[in-house]
Amino acid sequence: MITFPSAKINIGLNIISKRSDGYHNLETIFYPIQIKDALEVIEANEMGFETSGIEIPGDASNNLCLKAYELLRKDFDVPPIKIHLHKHIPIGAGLGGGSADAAFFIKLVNEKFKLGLTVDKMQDYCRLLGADCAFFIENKPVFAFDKGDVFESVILDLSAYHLALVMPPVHVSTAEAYSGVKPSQAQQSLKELIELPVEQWQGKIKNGFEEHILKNHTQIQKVKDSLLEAGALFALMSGSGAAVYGIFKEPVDLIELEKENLVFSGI
Ligand SMILES: C[C@](O)(CO)[C@H](O)COP(=O)(O)OP(=O)(O)OC[C@H]1O[C@@H](n2ccc(N)nc2=O)[C@H](O)[C@@H]1O
Ligand SMILES: Nc1ncnc2c1ncn2[C@@H]1O[C@H](COP(=O)(O)OP(=O)(O)OP(=O)(O)O)[C@@H](O)[C@H]1O
Repeated sequence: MITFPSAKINIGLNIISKRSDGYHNLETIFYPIQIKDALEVIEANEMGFETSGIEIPGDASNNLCLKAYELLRKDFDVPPIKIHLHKHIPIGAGLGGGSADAAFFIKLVNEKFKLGLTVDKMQDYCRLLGADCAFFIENKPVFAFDKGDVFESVILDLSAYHLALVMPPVHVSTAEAYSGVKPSQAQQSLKELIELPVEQWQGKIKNGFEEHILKNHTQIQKVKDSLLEAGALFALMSGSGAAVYGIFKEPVDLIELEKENLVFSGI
């Protein structure tokens, strides 16, 4: 059985406060975008895990798909499987690619082996794997809060727009991003701000990581500037970076400036 884990962008990200468990309370809008990995699971005599596409840093045994498999195996009699992950979503991008793989893996195994897991139960397994992960079970636009793993539905449809996603050749780890932030209360609710026309978002909808990340990684600032110069109605770094997206009224093939780092255009 095969599935195609897709990524997210953060439309606004407010880091509200530091928690006693070391994490941060945040507020963000997660919006699904259609850049995808491919993930195949087949029943086998013994466990196997292989990858292709973009190289994944770190030890393969730490892959979130294998961590998700171990979690499910504690509670269910899941047989040995062979997993093939073809990686296409940029890593260290703030697009939640690893979390998406884990969540889509859980959905696939639930279906393939008829585990009978509800959406809530699958989200609970995801919460054990990472703050971003639970979003990908339903994979629809939400207002996320707490650690980013509690959700309220929002109505947000960007299908009339065109998105350009640019990945500068810079890696920003999530832990690095959080270690430099100054948490503060949001001045205006993201739930209200997304109701404004996209044309009015720039300067109002912000990413709390940008201040220090853009200062330390000027290439990311450059990408954001060139998206705006190319006519983006709105441009923002996604999550902890380094990917930056621009939302355009017209198709975006014309962004000559960033062509070599353009990883996706669509929505
Ligand atoms: C930056 C975002 O992508 C925004 O959507 C997410 O908050 C990151 O979520 P994630 O990659 O799933 O994060 P995790 O793997 O759970 O955590 C990685 C590290 O990020 C920090 N972290 C993460 C989420 C959060 N709400 N507060 C944090 O402080 C912690 O230091 C943690 O050890
Ligand atoms: N299936 C996977 N795909 C990518 N990275 C994985 C995977 N499993 C584990 N990892 C580890 O997670 C790290 C980065 O994960 P991810 O792609 O979620 O980062 P990100 O794009 O910055 O996402 P986020 O929005 O969560 O910050 C990698 O360095 C890698 O070691």
